[in-house]
Formats: sequence, structure tokens, C-alpha cells
Amino acid sequence: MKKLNITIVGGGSTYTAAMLKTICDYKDKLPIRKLALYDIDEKRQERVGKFAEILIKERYPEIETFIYTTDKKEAFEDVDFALMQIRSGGLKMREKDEKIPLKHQAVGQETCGAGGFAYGIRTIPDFIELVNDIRKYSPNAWIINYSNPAAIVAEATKRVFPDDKRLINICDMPIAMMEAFSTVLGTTRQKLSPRYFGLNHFGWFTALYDETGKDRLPEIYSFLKEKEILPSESEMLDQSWQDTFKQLAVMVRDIDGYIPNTYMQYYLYPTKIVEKSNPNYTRANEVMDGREKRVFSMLDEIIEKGTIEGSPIQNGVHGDYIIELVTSIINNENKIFLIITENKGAIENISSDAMVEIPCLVNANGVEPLRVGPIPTFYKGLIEAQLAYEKLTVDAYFNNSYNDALQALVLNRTIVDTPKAKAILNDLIEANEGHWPTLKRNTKDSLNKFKI
Ligand SMILES: NC(=O)c1ccc[n+]([C@@H]2O[C@H](COP(=O)([O-])OP(=O)(O)OC[C@H]3O[C@@H](n4cnc5c(N)ncnc54)[C@H](O)[C@@H]3O)[C@@H](O)[C@H]2O)c1
Ligand SMILES: O=P(O)(O)OC[C@H]1O[C@H](O[C@H]2[C@H](O)[C@@H](O)[C@@H](O)O[C@@H]2CO)[C@H](O)[C@@H](O)[C@@H]1O
Ligand SMILES: [Mn+2]
Repeated sequence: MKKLNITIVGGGSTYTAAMLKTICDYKDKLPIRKLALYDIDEKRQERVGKFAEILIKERYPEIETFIYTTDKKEAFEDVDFALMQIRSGGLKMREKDEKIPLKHQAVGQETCGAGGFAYGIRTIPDFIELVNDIRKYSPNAWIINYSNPAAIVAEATKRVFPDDKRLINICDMPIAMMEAFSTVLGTTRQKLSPRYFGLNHFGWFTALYDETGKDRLPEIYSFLKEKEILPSESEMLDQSWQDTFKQLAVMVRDIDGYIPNTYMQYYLYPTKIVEKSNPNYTRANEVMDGREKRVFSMLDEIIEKGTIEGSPIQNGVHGDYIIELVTSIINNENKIFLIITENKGAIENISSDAMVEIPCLVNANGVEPLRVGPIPTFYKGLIEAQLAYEKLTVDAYFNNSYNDALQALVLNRTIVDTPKAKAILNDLIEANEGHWPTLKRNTKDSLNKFKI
């Protein structure tokens, strides 16, 4: 098999170390010639880079070249896979995305509601620039994206790169849920095959087949009606993740139907979420005080010792899932993955151009969506509004339009109220100066735009 060149974009991410560990564990299925880390933050990436040198020497010495760089040509030339995990604006801007909506009694979340909207408008230009740069140096590279908000990134990149079959957007949340479900079922996630539909961070499980073909989701459903399911990931020990998984049981008990993604809590329980949020200490603070410090102090210790032996480094679902996807492509495995992809009739009663999250076969030719069929009214209604929100968010960026932005926020279930949407938008504009394009207010011919 041809040896691969892989670049991790956002090399300084808190997830890179665990992803590198998975890469080493997969070395028999994943022959690598060159591995590169690329980031715009030289110092942050250097700490991950120095750790990676030690890891590779000890666990994957067959890698011929390892580099970490802030130079795009060095990072993107002759690449087979670019694995994307950038955070536009960093955790400091995430903090603002979460705190500004909360100030107005609206959900303050990284990818949902007004927070996800702000993060989306920041990410679109950075991500498009990166795809253009990767394509310049490596026209055939597979670009696998984790960067959030993945729904907005997927909608924006579909518009700019409509024919790019090698640009794939994924999310690990349903996979982390399956990991927790598999513990309850006494099996492993890899033996379960999901059936699922929706948008990113806005979807539902409809079945979970085991290796005999038996649907095990009814067992999860009954379990949740009685008890709670907690995350099995060591990265999810924080109270906020425990509470999020506890809320899954509440959602299943309150409304009969499919099993929702944990992110549905922000749309179905916005009042409760706002009430229990601390507007002065949000998830961004928890991550900066927790995961970020934990990961980087672990890396610094490994660098000081000069070995990874005895270190607590672990794989995570995040790194495992993307590497499983890469191996399914290079080995033409035809495994089923949940992918954010253009609907094209898969969900029969949702528009064809929607970027939906559904099961797909993944092989050497890329992604082949499986048919979902028609979905019931409740789910269709929720999805249609969220989809319109996503499209208007991307419209707001490309049209530089204040009105598109306002319409997006009014449509979002976490906001709804127009004066509240306006107040949040105005604060976000101020906070994102230098990150967002200038959003132009209505002009006198704006009515013409809406002529039918
Ligand atoms: N899709 C999913 O399910 C999923 C799961 C986990 C994390 N994520 C996403 O992965 C990303 C990384 O998360 P994190 O918590 O590790 O963030 P982080 O801030 O720790 O790391 C992100 C890194 O990206 C770098 N970066 C920012 N802009 C860049 C650019 N234009 N080019 C290159 N590098 C750039 C930063 O310097 C930083 O080192 C986020 O977007 C997060 O939302 C997605
Ligand atoms: O609040 P954060 O930064 O901890 O998490 C936000 C991300 O949450 C999901 O990712 C999970 C992932 O599912 C799990 O496997 C493990 O690695 O923890 C991650 C969270 O830390 C979600 O899918 C992402 O889109 C979010 O960025
Ligand atoms: Mn996700």
C-alpha cells in the first residue's frame, strides 16, 4: 500500500495529542510516510510538536518525516489527508460566544444558538482560505473536517466548493453517545451500526444494529425511561458533560419518539439551560481551566521526561473516529459512518440541498449516503427551522447582511424574540470586530430583494 502524507490542521488543538496516539495504534492499517502539524499559533503547536517527536520515535518510528510548521507550503504540499480541527478566534472568543447570549437570557453555547452563529461567521473565511490553500498544493487531498460549527462550515463550503467530493465534514457527538450506549449493552461501539438523521448537533438515532443485525436501540430506549446513561469517555468527566448526558434521559421520558442527540437539550429546554448556566463561568472557562491545562501540562511533562512511558495519555473517541474514517477510505472498507453531507433525497421530505447528518458508506470513492426515507412531522418541523437558520447564517456572511443575520437569529429556537435577537446581534457585532465582515444594514431598495 502507498505510504501516506497526513497533515493535522490546528496542530496545537487540545485534541491533537490523543489523535496522534490513535495514529500510532493504527500503524498496521495506516502506513504513513510524512506526518505534519500546521497551526497559526507557533508556540502552542510547538508543545504538541515536541511531544509528537517523542511519541513517534517510541511508537511509530517507521514515519520517515515528521514536521510541525506555520508554513502553508511545507504543510500542504503533496498531502493525501488534511485533518482539520481549527478554532477561529480561540477559546477566548468562545467565552464571548457563550457569555453574550446569556447576558440576554438566551442559551450560551459553542455551536448552538447565537454562540454557534458568532463562531460560524468567524470560521467561514478562515476555513475557506485553508481549503483553497490545501487545494493549491494538493488538489486531490482528502480534507476531513471536525472544525466547528460543522453545520455552518459544511453549508458554506458546499456553496464555494460544490463539486469537491473529497471534502468531508464529521462530528463525534453521536459516536461518543454510541460509546456510552455500548457500555449499557455490554458490547463495543465498533460492533454497532447506527441509523440516524438530522442536521449537525441536531439529530436523532432511529436504530442501532449489532453484528447479528438485531436492533439494540429499543434496549437503550427502555433503559433511559428508567435510568440515566453517563458518558464513558474520560474526556467527559466534567460536571457539565455529566449533566448533559443526564438530560438525555429527561428528553426521552418527556417526548416519545427517536433518541435525540444530546445537543437537542439546547433547543428543547432553552429556559432550563439558561437558568442553570452561570453567566460568569461558562463551558469555555471550564475548558480553559480543565482540558487545556490538563493536556498541555501532560505534554510538558512528557517533553521534560523525554518519554511517553508512564504518562496518562489516552485515545479518545474524537481521534479514533477520524482515523477509522481515514482507514475506511484507504482500505476501501465500505464501513458506515455518520457524515454531514448534501441530502439529495436521502431524507425524502427535506430539501435536496440541505447539509444533513446521516449514515453513509465510506470507501475509496468517498461517501455514499444511505436512504433515510420520509421523517415524521415533529422532526421535519424542527429541522426545517434550524436549516433555515443555518442557511441564513451563511447568507449573512456572503451577503454581508445585517438583515440576514437578524432573520437567522429570530428563527433559532434558542432565541425567537426579535428585540432579543437584535440586542444579541448588536453585542456580537461589537465583540467580533476584526473577525467578522461588516454587516450592512437595510438600504432603501431592500424591499426589492424580497420581491416574489
Ligand atoms: N466536529 C466535532 O464533533 C468536534 C469535536 C471536538 C472538537 N471539535 C472542534 O475542533 C476544533 C478544535 O478544538 P479545541 O478545543 O482543541 O480548540 P483549541 O483552541 O484548543 O485548538 C484549535 C487550534 O486551532 C488553531 N487555529 C485557529 N485558527 C487556525 C487557522 N486558521 N489555521 C490553523 N490553525 C488554526 C489554534 O491556534 C489552536 O491551536 C474546534 O473547532 C472544536 O469545536 C469538533
Ligand atoms: O465543550 P467541549 O469543548 O468539551 O466539547 C465540545 C465538543 O463536544 C462534542 O465532542 C466531544 C466528543 O464527542 C467526545 O468524544 C470527547 O472527545 O469529548 C468531546 C468534547 O470534549 C462535540 O461533538 C463537538 O462538536 C464539540 O466541539
Ligand atoms: Mn460535534
